[in-house]
Amino acid sequence: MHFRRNSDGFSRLCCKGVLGYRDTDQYLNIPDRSAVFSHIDDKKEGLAILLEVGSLTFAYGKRNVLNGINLEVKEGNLCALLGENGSGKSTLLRIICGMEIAEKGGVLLSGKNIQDLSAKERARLTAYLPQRFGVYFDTAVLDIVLMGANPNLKFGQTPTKAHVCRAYEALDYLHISHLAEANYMYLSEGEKQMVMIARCIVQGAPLLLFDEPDSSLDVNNRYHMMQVLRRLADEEKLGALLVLHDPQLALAYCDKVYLLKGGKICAEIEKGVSSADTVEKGLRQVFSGIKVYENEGELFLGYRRSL
Ligand SMILES: Nc1ncnc2c1ncn2[C@@H]1O[C@H](COP(=O)(O)OP(=O)(O)OP(=O)(O)O)[C@@H](O)[C@H]1O
Repeated sequence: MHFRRNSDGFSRLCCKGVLGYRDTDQYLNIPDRSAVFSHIDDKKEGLAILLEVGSLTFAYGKRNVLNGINLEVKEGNLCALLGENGSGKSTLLRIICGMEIAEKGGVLLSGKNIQDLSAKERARLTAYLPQRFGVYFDTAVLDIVLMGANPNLKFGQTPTKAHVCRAYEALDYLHISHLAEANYMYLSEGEKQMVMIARCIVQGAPLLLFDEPDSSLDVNNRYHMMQVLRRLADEEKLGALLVLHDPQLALAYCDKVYLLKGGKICAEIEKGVSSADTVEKGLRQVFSGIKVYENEGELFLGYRRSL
C-alpha cells in the first residue's frame, strides 16, 4: 500500500505538481529571490526540492545563532545536520517548522514560503520530531501513532482504514508492532521515541524534520531506524533533514551531510561524491579529532582523543 497515492490528497502528490518552483516567487516575500536562493540549482536530476533555506539569519535577543544558512533537501534524499552542542541545529529545525521566525532570509517548503502557510498546511508538508516530546497521555500506542493523521483529517473526522493500515505498517517497519495496544505512558524512552517516529510516518508529509531521532535508541535500533528512513526515501521519495550527533551514522545512510559551525554551514559532504580527504576535512571543521579511513569504498571513522 502506498499511502501517498491515497485520494485523501496527501502532500507528496500536491507538492509535485500544482506549484512548480517557477511559480514560487509570488509566494516569497523576498524582493530578489535569486540573491537569496542563488545556490540552488533547481533543475538538477529533476527531483523536486522539498526544502530550501536561503540566507537565513536568526538571533535570540542579542545572541546571534544562525548567520546566513543555505541548504536544501530534495525528494528521496536523507540529509544530516551535524554540529556542536549549542550550534543552533534545533533552532534551525524550529524555524523550518514555523515555530520561530527568521530575522532575514527565507524558508520554502515544496516551493511555498512558510510565512504564507497555516499550521495545518505546514503539518501536511513537514513531519517534525522534536528533541523532547510532551506527550504524557495514558493512551494506547496505536492511538498516539494515529494522531499523526490529524493534519489530513477534517474537523471531527476519525482516521480512516488507510490511516490505521499505515499506522500498523509504520509500527511494523520499526519492529514495534507488538506494542500497538500497550500504554504509551509505560514504555521505555527508546520505545517512546520509535512510537513518535511511527507517528511522523503516518503524517504522510513529504519532508521529515527529525531532531536527534536516535538519542534514546540502542545501537541496533539506531541503525534499524536509519534503514527505515532510507527505505522511505528510496521507495516513497520522502526527504529528511535529520539532526544527528553521530557522524558515522550520518555518513552510512545520508545522501548529504551539512556541518554547522559559527552560525553557518561550514562544510557539505555528498555521498559518493566527496573523497575520504574531503570528508575528513569537512568533519574536522566541527570534530577536530576525527580521522576517516576508507575500506572497499566504505568510510569508517576513528577519533583521536589527545590532539
Ligand atoms: N528559547 C531560547 N532563548 C534563548 N536562547 C536560546 C533559546 N533556545 C536556544 N537558545 C540558545 O541558542 C543556542 C542554540 O541552541 P540550539 O538548541 O538550537 O542548539 P543545538 O545545536 O540544537 O544544541 P544541542 O546539540 O545541544 O541540542 C544555544 O546557545 C542556546 O543556549
